[in-house]
Amino acid sequence: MNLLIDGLTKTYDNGVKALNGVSLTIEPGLFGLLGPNGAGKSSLMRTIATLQLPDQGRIVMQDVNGQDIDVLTQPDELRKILGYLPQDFGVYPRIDAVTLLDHLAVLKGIHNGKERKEVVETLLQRVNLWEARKKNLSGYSGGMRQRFGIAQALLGNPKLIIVDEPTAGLDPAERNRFLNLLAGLGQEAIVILSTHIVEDVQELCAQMAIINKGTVLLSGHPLDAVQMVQGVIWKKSVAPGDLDLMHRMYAVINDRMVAGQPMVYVYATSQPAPGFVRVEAGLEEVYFTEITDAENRYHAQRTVPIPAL
Ligand SMILES: Nc1ncnc2c1ncn2[C@@H]1O[C@H](COP(=O)(O)OP(=O)(O)OP(=O)(O)O)[C@@H](O)[C@H]1O
Repeated sequence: MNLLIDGLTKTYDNGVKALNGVSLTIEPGLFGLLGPNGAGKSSLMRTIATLQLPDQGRIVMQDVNGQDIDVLTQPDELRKILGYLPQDFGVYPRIDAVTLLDHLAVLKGIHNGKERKEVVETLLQRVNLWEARKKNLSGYSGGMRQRFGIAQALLGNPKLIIVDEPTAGLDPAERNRFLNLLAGLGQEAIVILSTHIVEDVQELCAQMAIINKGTVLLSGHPLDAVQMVQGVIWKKSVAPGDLDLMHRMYAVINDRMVAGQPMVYVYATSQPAPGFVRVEAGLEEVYFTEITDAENRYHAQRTVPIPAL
């Protein structure tokens, strides 16, 4: 079983090109889709979840129970095996988790009352909401809401699970609990996790892609990606007034405040200057290298050449 995405493009009515020829092959397990705000992650998630159509391209869920599903022409077939936690899953009525999950289970087609009761109870235990099952959802914390979101996404035993920016706004303990829950899902299905939080992908996913401005910049195994930048990222703590100069002189992929002082991260095959220290690269360095490189190419393209005199 795998999900094949081929050449997806989407331009909204306002002229924004949100997807620009996206192609990916996603195997069972956890797949991390990383990208900054506005990269096109939700547009891609909504398209895979059959909520909007692309202008061009193809999505095929291959070999589900021995047959392929063409997602764009057979949306009803895909919905039978889809679990979706949208970015804005945010309506929490004054009813308890059991009642709402039971209602959603009916909508998902689980009509047998006994079976439904079992499914609802099992799911609430699985997402660790059993103790709070009779509490009004409107009183849930952010983490509890997201765990309820996963419970509803798991109704009907989906083969394809899409979770869009699920950890944004969660405190570290809740985020951990949520990520542990996601980690347990990857054995049985294709799970696509869209996020702008690099650690979410680093900690969980055996497959990933980085997307920006609707274009896939990199896809593959996170450890292979990290190998690509191992040994070529350097850092140096600089005076705040030197930051602009650093950006002009070096291939700065990122700068951030460390203990109240700017730290610059630079891509270079050898030590750029005395005082730079080599960084043990992780996925964050991969991410910033790819995004910076893409931004530079984008701006170079947009620069109007100066006409020759
Ligand atoms: N319905 C829409 N109509 C017009 N433009 C849209 C629409 N939805 C998204 N966009 C634009 O398309 C681009 C991609 O948005 P999208 O929401 O897919 O990105 P994202 O990576 O999910 O970002 P975020 O994390 O901020 O949600 C953005 O420039 C956004 O403003």
